[in-house]
Amino acid sequence: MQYQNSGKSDESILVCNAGSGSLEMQLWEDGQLKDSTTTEGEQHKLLDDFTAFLTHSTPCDYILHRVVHMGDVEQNPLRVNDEILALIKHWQPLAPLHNGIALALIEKGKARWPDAQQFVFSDSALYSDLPEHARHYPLPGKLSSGWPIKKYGFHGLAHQSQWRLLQEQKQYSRVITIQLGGGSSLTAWQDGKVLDTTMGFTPTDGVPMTTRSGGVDPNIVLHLIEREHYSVAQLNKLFNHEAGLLGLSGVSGDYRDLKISEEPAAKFAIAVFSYRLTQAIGSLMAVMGGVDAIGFGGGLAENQPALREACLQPIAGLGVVVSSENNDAENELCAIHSENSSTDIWISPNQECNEMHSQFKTYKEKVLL
Ligand SMILES: Nc1ncnc2c1ncn2[C@@H]1O[C@H](COP(=O)(O)OP(=O)(O)O)[C@@H](O)[C@H]1O
Ligand SMILES: CC(=O)OP(=O)(O)O
Ligand SMILES: [Mg+2]
Repeated sequence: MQYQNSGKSDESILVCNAGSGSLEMQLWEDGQLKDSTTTEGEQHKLLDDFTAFLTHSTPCDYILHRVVHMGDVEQNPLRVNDEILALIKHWQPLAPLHNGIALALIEKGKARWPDAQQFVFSDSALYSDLPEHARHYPLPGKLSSGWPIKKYGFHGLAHQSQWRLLQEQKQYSRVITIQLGGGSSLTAWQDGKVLDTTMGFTPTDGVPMTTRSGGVDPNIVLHLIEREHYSVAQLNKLFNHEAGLLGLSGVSGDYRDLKISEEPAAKFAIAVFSYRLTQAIGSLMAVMGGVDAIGFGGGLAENQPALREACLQPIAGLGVVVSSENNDAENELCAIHSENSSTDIWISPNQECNEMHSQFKTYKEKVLL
């Protein structure tokens, strides 16, 4: 992978989206997308790929980063300064798979291109006005003053980009956007406002993921501490790195491996994942009293038709009917519902980098110019 800016330009922007298992980079020059690439792997590999990019590219004017956890942020973007760096570090323990790599990218960017202006986009800003009844856990208040315990929600840029794509097709009122990649989450939208989302205080809550558990009974944690003598580090490893598809299958957290595995536990892991997705879709439908459109985005949701079909099949009786024929499409924006479905169903590819670029353009016109 090698990039080269095409020499002099009035304005060049590098957009970086570090996920738990992938790094997406886009290079924009004078409003045109010049280059786009995604690499997958462990975080040290993603960092090496970023360093290779910086080494081979001429300096950009702006670098934009997605940051998963910064607590309460209402507006994107935020200009990187010492206070913002401290905020990302402060929330790092609650996004152990994400904030560290975002900090490393910011530091590498600054070291290589000291004159570039860097900005961050909170993955939670979309959820800053969640309804209060959806935001709060049934717990007493003021349990952790430095890190208020409530639902922050994540994948905001991914869900926002999917929602925009769907709106461009038709003005839907009740929408569920589904993001399935390294992390997985679902968001309910009514008339452009988010009503609820499955991730919570951290990106480990909600549905199961590649290596994250999703929501579990809190007494499991107490039990593991009391009777099995787990330490904090062991619990972190268990719930963030060893659970989800990996924990259930004992084979891999990567859906592609599970699909071709002969192990019964691999099929079981897929069945549990699909079941939990159905449950989550059903609960968000209940929140809105139905759903007019469902969108599937993210590397996993966009590329695995059988999973899309499996998680929707149990709710066909609620009017959500997939067309097996249309559903075979991969990776592109397209409708996959059948003629008799009362809900439209789409593959709505996640475009987090485009979302950041477009929000930055608006910000720049309003604030920087
Ligand atoms: N063909 C595929 N089948 C299943 N999963 C895939 C496929 N391609 C990519 N993925 C998964 O999707 C992820 C990339 O999608 P993305 O939505 O960017 O998620 P993330 O940012 O969490 O890595 C990869 O890390 C991998 O886990
Ligand atoms: C928030 C989150 O889980 O992000 P990703 O899917 O990119 O790991
Ligand atoms: Mg990603």
